[in-house]
Amino acid sequence: MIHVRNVVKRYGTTTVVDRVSFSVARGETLVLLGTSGSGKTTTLKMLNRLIEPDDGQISLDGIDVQQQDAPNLRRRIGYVIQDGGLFPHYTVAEAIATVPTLLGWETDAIRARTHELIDKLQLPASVLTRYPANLSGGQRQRVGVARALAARPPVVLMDEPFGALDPFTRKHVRRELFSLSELQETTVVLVTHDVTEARELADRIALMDGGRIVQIGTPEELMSKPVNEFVRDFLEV
Ligand SMILES: Nc1ncnc2c1ncn2[C@@H]1O[C@H](COP(=O)(O)OP(=O)(O)OP(=O)(O)O)[C@@H](O)[C@H]1O
Repeated sequence: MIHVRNVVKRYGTTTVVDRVSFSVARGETLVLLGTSGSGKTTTLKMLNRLIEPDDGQISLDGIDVQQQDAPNLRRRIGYVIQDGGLFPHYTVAEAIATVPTLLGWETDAIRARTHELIDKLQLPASVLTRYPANLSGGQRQRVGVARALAARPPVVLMDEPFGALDPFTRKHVRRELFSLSELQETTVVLVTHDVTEARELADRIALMDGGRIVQIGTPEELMSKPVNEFVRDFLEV
């Protein structure tokens, strides 16, 4: 599904992503885990071309992302960021409708999909006319996910999606969202610095440090066979 080969990103003389390679299978959730500044967000943003790599290849379904028109590519890749990443002047209904509208969906189909999503995400219909400022943090996050899933993209990227929530809400919202069959069937790449979150959500974890992937594998593999002290310390095993 997603293939990343020897990708490099430099700012001036500093290499912030250094020959990173990984693949993500269809329906898999890969978590990019690591300390602040390890290159997780930069790696994620190269997948949907918000950042262009200096070297290496990234392909989606066998097609090099560089050969695809960036706005079109982004319509096929859902993107969820901290606090939902919602525009303040869009109501919830408008936010969820954004990509389906760009893709030319009929109004009825958009309305049906919007109601289906708020139902699945256990949001009351009354939120549809509200603006993000009038939602709780947990609701904003659910709406952010609804917006990302609206056009049924094959891939969803998430950057610290639960980072703005208090620890209790965070655990609750992530369990609820990741139990959605729709999200389970989608290929997800998620960035976090939270080990518990990574262990709970990941099919595989790529642990990053200094712009490189130190170890990649299932949570159990990293826990039982850490390749070095850094992995052992980070995962506290
Ligand atoms: N536009 C930029 N210009 C210069 N340096 C940058 C730029 N964007 C990111 N960096 C640097 O690249 C490194 C990696 O940043 P990145 O945001 O990918 O890390 P991260 O692992 O996602 O960290 P965090 O969890 O804090 O977001 C950092 O040292 C950062 O300061």
